[in-house]
Amino acid sequence: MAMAYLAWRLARRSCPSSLQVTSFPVVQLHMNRTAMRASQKDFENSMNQVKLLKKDPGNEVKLKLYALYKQATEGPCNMPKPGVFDLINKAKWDAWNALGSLPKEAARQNYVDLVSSLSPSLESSSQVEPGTDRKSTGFETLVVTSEDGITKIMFNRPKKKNAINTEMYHEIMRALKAASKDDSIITVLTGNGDYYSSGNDLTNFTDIPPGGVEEKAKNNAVLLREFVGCFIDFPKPLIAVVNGPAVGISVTLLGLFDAVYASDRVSQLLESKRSGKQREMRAFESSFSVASHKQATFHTPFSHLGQSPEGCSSYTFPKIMSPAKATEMLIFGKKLTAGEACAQGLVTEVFPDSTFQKEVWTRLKAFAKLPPNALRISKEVIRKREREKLHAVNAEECNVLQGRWLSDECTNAVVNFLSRKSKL
Ligand SMILES: CCCC/C=C/CC(=O)SCCNC(=O)CCNC(=O)[C@H](O)C(C)(C)COP(=O)(O)OP(=O)(O)OC[C@H]1O[C@@H](n2cnc3c(N)ncnc32)[C@H](O)[C@@H]1OP(=O)(O)O
Repeated sequence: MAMAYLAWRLARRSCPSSLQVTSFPVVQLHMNRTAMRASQKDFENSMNQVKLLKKDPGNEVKLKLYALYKQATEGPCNMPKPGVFDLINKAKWDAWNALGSLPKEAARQNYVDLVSSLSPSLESSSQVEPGTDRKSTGFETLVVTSEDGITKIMFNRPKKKNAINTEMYHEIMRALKAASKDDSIITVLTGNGDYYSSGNDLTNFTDIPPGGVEEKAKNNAVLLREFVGCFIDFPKPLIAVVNGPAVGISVTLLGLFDAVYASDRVSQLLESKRSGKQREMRAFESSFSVASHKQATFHTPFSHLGQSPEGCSSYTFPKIMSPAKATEMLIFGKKLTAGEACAQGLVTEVFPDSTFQKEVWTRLKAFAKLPPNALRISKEVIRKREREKLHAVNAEECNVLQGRWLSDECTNAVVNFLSRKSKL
């Protein structure tokens, strides 16, 4: 009964103005006829807007969204009533059932109304639609924003899993150089969409200059050395918000960051699996379709690609996680979950996917309130001991990679990847 009451309270409290709740448990809903205007397109747009919610709207609102979504798409509740101990599904059933015989059109309108009432939390979303017109300050492959003392550099090639092409290497360097001089206190790198980054864009190997593959390999080695050098020399606290899978150079560079926060769905899914509710948990999540993140994983398939470690990882990874664990990743290509990467010291902290963005950004905003000079000086005290060594390691890694990129092993691996979808 308590859950049913919650659902009724929910219906009563968060009913948009077009609905009048008159009694419980049979909820008589009188619709404002003029309110029933939401088109299917409005409804679909609202569903997409829910994906952009930065702040978790809370279970009550999510239950309401679920109920209205089901009523708008399937009509009155047609599910068998779950058992009293099946709390998640019971709450969902109660919320849907509480809508009684509300017509689909009215449910659709009220869904749209409810989502639009959440719109303030949409404005500062940390996830933006691919190709959004928020490409500020002249970046094509990034969205760079600066607020609350934080400069956020967001990889914005979500349709390509945020693969880093030549343009993006240059833009990340430009953004880092600007961030090192602006008035922000900390700098954050993150990904737009379901991936953090799938690493080097393998089509980088296809545009061969007049000097041939040797010239291409040399140009890439020069680019890579300058790119990694920007991370070695970056003077402010540099933090990675790993919102999804990370591959290759996007993983190896993490050894040069000052903090790495990652989302982890495994805990939630493991919990729901244990309680036999994985299907329901996924349905529950998908019915809300709040920002759909993949679990953050960390993969450095260099041997598979005929390549070798970069980003100073040949030095930082053995120091961070032990030579044996570094070998597993860098030589044998073991893919780590966020939890494993945290246990090995590559990730600072892992957060549940459902609260990841909220918890991480709350913490980052607190960091950004710390005295900026103390932050810079403390980072310098730590980094200066290693800076010369890191530049030497970077130079050596780039020289080795320059040779690797000319090898048959690398060429075959890149051709295999690009030809799997007839990219060549
Ligand atoms: C010049 C400096 C060089 C520095 C060298 C650094 C070394 C490295 O970074 S090595 C690591 C390189 N990265 C990879 O090997 C990852 C390759 N990508 C994949 O294995 C898969 O795409 C994925 C596991 C990341 C995702 O697979 P999924 O099936 O979910 O999606 P896809 O359909 O494969 O990808 C969507 C779309 O994006 C394109 N894409 C993804 N990753 C890359 C990439 N690294 N390079 C180029 N393109 C990539 C993929 O081709 C798809 O494109 P289409 O939609 O057009 O088919």
